[in-house]
Amino acid sequence: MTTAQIISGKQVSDEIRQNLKTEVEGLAAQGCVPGLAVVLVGEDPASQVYVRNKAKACEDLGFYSEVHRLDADTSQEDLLALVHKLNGQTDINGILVQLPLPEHIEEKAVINAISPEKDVDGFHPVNVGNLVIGDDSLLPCTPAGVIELIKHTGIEMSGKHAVVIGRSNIVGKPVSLLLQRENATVTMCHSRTANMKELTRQADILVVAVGRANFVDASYIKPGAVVIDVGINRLETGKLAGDVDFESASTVSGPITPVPGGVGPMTITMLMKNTLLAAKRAHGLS
Ligand SMILES: Nc1nc(=O)c2c([nH]1)NC[C@@H]1CN(c3ccc(C(=O)N[C@@H](CCC(=O)O)C(=O)O)cc3)C=[N+]21
Repeated sequence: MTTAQIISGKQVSDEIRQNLKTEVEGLAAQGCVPGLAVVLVGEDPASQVYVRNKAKACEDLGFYSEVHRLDADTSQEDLLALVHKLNGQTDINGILVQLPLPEHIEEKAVINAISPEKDVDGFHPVNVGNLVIGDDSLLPCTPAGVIELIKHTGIEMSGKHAVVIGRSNIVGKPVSLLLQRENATVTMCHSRTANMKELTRQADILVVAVGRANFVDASYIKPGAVVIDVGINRLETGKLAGDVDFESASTVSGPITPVPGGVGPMTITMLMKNTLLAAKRAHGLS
């Protein structure tokens, strides 16, 4: 039986977006309208859904947005030319090139081409470096969303043991750094970790980003721990599943995120927040 508190990313997201919208209305009066460009190469169906959600969020918040849909066989040269054009556009404050890209395009070359000031994904080496150092930077959206959700529980991170499963550049590594910035003691686990359950059972806060459906069950979890599920896995049945077996985990956990309706909506909200911040900086308002 589930007795755990469910952390609604949808609800937290709606609250934050309401605040962003109010801020955007104020900025528009000063001639500042945040602009986001989303670039999608090819026709991955999941990517199509995300891109549509991003465009809709822009519309709801009063942002200017451009969606560039390019053929799957677009050359790297043409994609880079588009990025350079967007870098030079004053009506665009944020550029997001949807990943993964087709195999003939080198992701690194594309990320490096985006102006760090417009890198609202927080993937450019300049932003990653500033994150590591602890300087101001555009934060990667999913990790920033994870921190917001933990804050929303009201549970203090300082002094707690946070365990992260996964060490990717887009989630595991940056979320570990952000947890550390919140003064948590952080352990990173990954596929080669020998005594994973021993470690996760000590976690006051468990963040799971492994990309394997229902990987974490109740046996990994310390009673009452906060559990944040970053996974989005499409099952053969067509249903979405997280990396956490919610049914099982929520019998022992404390506050826990669902999938869908957990981290996913927060990722898009943090993208909007970054774009607004980039727009304010471009207008000398921050
Ligand atoms: N450059 C880049 N930046 C990204 O941030 C990026 C990317 N590439 N490539 C793909 C991943 C994935 N991603 C998601 C965003 C929102 C939901 C989301 O809103 N999910 C909803 C459900 C969506 C559904 O029903 O499929 C939810 O969890 O409730 C999910 C996944 C951003 N990504």
